[in-house]
Amino acid sequence: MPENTNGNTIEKAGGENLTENTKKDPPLVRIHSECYTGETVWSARCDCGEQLDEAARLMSLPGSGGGIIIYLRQEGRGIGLGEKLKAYNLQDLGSDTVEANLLLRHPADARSYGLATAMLQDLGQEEIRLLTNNPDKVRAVEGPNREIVVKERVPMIPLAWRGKTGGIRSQEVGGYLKTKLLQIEKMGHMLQMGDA
Ligand SMILES: Nc1nc2c(ncn2[C@@H]2O[C@H](COP(=O)(O)OP(=O)(O)OP(=O)(O)O)[C@@H](O)[C@H]2O)c(=O)[nH]1
Repeated sequence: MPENTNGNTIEKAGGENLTENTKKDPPLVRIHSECYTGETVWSARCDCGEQLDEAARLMSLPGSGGGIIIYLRQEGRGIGLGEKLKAYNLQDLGSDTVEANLLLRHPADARSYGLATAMLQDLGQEEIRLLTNNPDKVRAVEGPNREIVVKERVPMIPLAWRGKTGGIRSQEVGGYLKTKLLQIEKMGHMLQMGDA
């Protein structure tokens, strides 16, 4: 995987067809935030590992035209692995993911997406289809002058909600997704059960 000096990476999936496809439709893009626990051991506390795999799968489907995965080193929504583990302890005591961050004196979400905007510009992309449920990500990646235009938001629906096999199923991930689902004003996520 190509890597810049900070460890943030860009992966072009199905690259052979990407150039051809960009002439027709904007490419499918996933901007993924590092999650050591979710990606390496498929921790049952979040669906991050599933999301990364699902993005790659969608981009490799026949006829999909490929896509771009940008992997940002923003572990724990930007607070780092150590602080995320402290947040997990607070969640075990009853806080949700947002409350735990705030109790640790961190913002609910400490990430930024300027680097992703720059990477997409480097790749010559002006219009994209973004695979996400996070409206903040859509706004942020577009940049202050809409350097990148998100022509379409493609929902990222957990496999378990689609009745598919595989995917993360646990009480903890249920709570994690519920925080996104029910606390729109806290997380601003667009995840809806109706998407399933
Ligand atoms: N602080 C904190 N971060 C978490 C927790 N669980 C997962 N993460 C981090 O959350 C990030 C993924 O963010 P999400 O909010 O799940 O998803 P998103 O990227 O905002 O939105 P989507 O594009 O819809 O997936 C990764 O960096 C994970 O390490 C948690 O309980 N607390």
